[in-house]
Amino acid sequence: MDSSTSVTVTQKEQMMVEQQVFQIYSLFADLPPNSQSFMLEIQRDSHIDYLTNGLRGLGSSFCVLDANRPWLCYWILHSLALLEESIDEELENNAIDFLSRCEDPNGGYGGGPGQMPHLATTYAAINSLISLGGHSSLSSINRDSVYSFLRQMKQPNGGFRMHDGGEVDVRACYTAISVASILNILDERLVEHVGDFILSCQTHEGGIAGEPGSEAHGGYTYCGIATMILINEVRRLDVAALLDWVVFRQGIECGFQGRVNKLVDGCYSFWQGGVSALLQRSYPIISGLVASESEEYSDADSTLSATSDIPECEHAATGGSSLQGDNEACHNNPEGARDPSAPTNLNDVGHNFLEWKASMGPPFNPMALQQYILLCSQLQEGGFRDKPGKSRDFYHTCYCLSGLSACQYSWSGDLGSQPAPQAILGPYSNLLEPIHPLYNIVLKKYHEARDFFSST
Ligand SMILES: CC(C)=CCC/C(C)=C/CC/C(C)=C/COP(=O)(O)OP(=O)(O)O
Ligand SMILES: [Zn+2]
Repeated sequence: MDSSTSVTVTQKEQMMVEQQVFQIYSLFADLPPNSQSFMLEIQRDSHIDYLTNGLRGLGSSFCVLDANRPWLCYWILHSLALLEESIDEELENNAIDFLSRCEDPNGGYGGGPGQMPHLATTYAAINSLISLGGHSSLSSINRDSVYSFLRQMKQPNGGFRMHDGGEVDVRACYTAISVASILNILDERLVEHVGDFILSCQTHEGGIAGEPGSEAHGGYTYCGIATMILINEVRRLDVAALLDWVVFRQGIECGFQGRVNKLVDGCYSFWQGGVSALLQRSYPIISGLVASESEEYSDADSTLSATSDIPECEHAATGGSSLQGDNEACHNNPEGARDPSAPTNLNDVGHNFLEWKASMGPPFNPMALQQYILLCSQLQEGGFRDKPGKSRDFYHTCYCLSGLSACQYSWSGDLGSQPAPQAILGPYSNLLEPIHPLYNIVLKKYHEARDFFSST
């Protein structure tokens, strides 16, 4: 759907959601402590059953004509990886075989065997195979033909087309650049003018829209900032305006909304939570609050204790004015956008990002978001949903779990370092695997893929 055709929610719709959510919270508050503990637990076994049955079910519908199956594979396999659960060999082989059959002879993956290749399903297929991990999964990816498909989708304005004759938007830029980066095939020809296109989509609100002239939206904002980081041009964005926009997207219901005057929804736990995780690591550097990506500045235990813990450094004194200056200098100037101290190999940017420490706390309330995810989105029988009254599905399961992981590690200065118990709502056994926030892949799986694709 074109986000510029957005219809603002009515006061009545907003009040209905608030009522449902607050009813859940007040019922929860009246429960005895042991029932409260149960409600705050991630129902791991139920989620695993829901997900593995879903994957098995996909097997039997692999002949059904729909264009979503690589996405279903990714949503399920990534959710299982977040829960640190593996699948049996037969299921794994079926998934690898199915995804290989989605590959087009001219490059890229379609929504099913014989379907036209598409950037979204190419991203989903590759992220699925990386989430599975292992030699047969990773070696099934033909990087030459993926590269050729990405080149076919590249547009003169710098953007990418989702598919032959399809839309040119920020999702297409992200899926193309993310895939190229993780497969170690990113080059200047793919990157050329992508930053100009993304920049033209940052709106007066501060967030990023799908296309120039549309409304800022969490999904596109995630795609936009992640792309700008991966191509080493994040300094060109107005990150102060972006931060201003995202801090107001968490509602009183505790969940995130995707855009102004719309309802909260569990899936934005990742899209907006992911934007926040990326900002925590890039905003202080761009704003001059810390000296450079490579410099050490956080405490030895690398755990932030409060939002005000922004470390002191010689640049901090200039605060906001430094931000204005730096950002204006490179906003419309690609030459000034790249950090001279950053590596010249574009394929290393996503990897080196893991060294960028979060020198500011989360620009949202992670405890409140965990509460929304666990009490309003989680179903005790397995799976997650958008909001109370909606049904569970694999998309919301994937992005609620991804958002939950982002919350749990949101106080960890070093990506993936063990969170303190106070960072976790519910029992510590709720702790999920950490993700790489630029690709939304479990960190361990990311490292395996990085080793594989930098040695082959
Ligand atoms: C990696 C990849 C392909 C990312 C896609 C990012 C993403 C989720 C984009 C959202 C698109 C959009 C405008 C939805 C609005 O739907 P809506 O009007 O039903 O929802 P709303 O009322 O919450 O805005
Ligand atoms: Zn949703």
